[in-house]
Amino acid sequence: TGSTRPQRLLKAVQKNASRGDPQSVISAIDRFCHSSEWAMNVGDEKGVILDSVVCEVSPGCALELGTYCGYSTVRIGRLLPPGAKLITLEFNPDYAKVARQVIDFAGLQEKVLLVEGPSGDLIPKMKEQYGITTFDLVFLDHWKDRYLPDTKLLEECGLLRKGSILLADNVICPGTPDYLAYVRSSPRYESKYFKSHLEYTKVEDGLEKSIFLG
Ligand SMILES: Cc1ncccc1-c1cc(O)c2nc[nH]c(=O)c2c1
Ligand SMILES: [Mg+2]
Repeated sequence: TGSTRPQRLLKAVQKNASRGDPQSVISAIDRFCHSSEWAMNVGDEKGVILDSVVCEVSPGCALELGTYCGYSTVRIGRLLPPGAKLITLEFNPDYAKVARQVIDFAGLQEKVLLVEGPSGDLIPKMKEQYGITTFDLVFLDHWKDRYLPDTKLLEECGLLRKGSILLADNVICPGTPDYLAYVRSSPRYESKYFKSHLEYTKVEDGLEKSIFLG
């Protein structure tokens, strides 16, 4: 039986990147996706916007919803301040298996905790199981129909504080209309759209950055 796309992406990292060098892992994945096979990583164009938000927030504690192969996990992890932690949730065990190896190859395993399972079940366990008080930054990049329910869950579980930042991928393509309407109309959020393109394509997409006002 053949390999999967995540497995081929991992092989490209192992072949073309340098162990312990997160930037080389990012570049190897982008090269693979530009010249070999498209894959649903946030990519280099939206990735630069993600980087700027991570640097601005400089989160002590961050959450990523949707790990996939770990590309954005590495982008975020490489920019975390010393002692900061990133928890990343992935539902698909095959993706998680590849992502663990990508994260380890980048040398970020001390900063990143990958948890397998459905975000809707794991979010309510964050405080008791992982000792989280609140998240300074949440990157939403899992499944468009889970953005809104998981945001409401984060609110209800007291996992957001005044000033917590939500950054959401794919708000145009594939699109998350209910989530956008919510964060743009709710008095509890100040929201801003960063226009960009679907990873590795010319199709419009963008990131929505929303500040929780408490
Ligand atoms: C897969 C796909 N096909 C065509 C257009 C967009 C996508 C696409 C792109 C992404 O960045 C995604 N991120 C997280 N989760 C997704 O499901 C997802 C899907
Ligand atoms: Mg995405």
